[in-house]
Amino acid sequence: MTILDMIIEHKKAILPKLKESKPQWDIPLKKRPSLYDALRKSDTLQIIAEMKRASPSKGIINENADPVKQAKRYAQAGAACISVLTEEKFFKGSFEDLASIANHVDTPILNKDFIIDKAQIDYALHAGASVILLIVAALDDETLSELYEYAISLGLEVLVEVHSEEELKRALCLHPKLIGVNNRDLKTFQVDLAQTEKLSETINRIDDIAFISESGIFETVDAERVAKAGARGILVGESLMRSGNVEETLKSFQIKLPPLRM
Ligand SMILES: O=C(O)c1ccccc1NCC(=O)[C@H](O)[C@H](O)COP(=O)(O)O
Repeated sequence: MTILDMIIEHKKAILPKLKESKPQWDIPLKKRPSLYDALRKSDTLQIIAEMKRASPSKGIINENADPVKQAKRYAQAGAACISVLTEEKFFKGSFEDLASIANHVDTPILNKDFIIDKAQIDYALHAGASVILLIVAALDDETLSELYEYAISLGLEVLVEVHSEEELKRALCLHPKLIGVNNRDLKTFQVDLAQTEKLSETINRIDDIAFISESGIFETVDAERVAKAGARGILVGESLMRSGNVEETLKSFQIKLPPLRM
């Protein structure tokens, strides 16, 4: 059983309780800037900066970080989007983190979670997210398409995450605007930026996609490498959560990009 299987099993187990309890926040879907537009229009690599207390691969990263202070630091340093992990058991995140960040920051907000049901999308929306994540490896084609269409119908943007050519092929059937290549192998936890390079060959052939490289970005050379492969944005958690100088770390990833064909 992979860690993804374990997380999904847990999600299925807690889903009935989630459906019963209904979201306790009602943060209206603010007219936040579009993540897609930021990625397509900017001439620098865009940073999706993540609020990440812990992870299955690294254990505790920064358990006591104040989510609002962290998100404000990210936004002030020029992050294009704040990613908030809301998974509780393995990542020590929460919808409270998401809602409090949404109340204090005006950037696009990505709800990073393991979504398998529409009820979780309702929670994301009520807690203030403007972007949700759908992980192709966690969903069959029918559910993937259903959840994608549901989120779009609510006015949310959707980041579709892939780990392999086969998943990319399935993702492209949705005609998504945002594709994320996750560099982390979910079985071994190894991160390999070659994953971004490999899948970029297919992604770069599609004109109107915005492509994000996710996980394992620690140094300027990492950002340069994925930018060279065509990524317009990077999703960064651990290195920012451990940084003693968030502004400096974030700025070290802001690589100049070639303009896109529009
Ligand atoms: O981070 C993990 O250990 C992990 C394990 C299993 C599934 C997902 C996992 N992480 C979620 C993410 O995608 C990352 O939080 C995100 O890309 C940032 O990665 P990093 O910069 O390496 O913290």
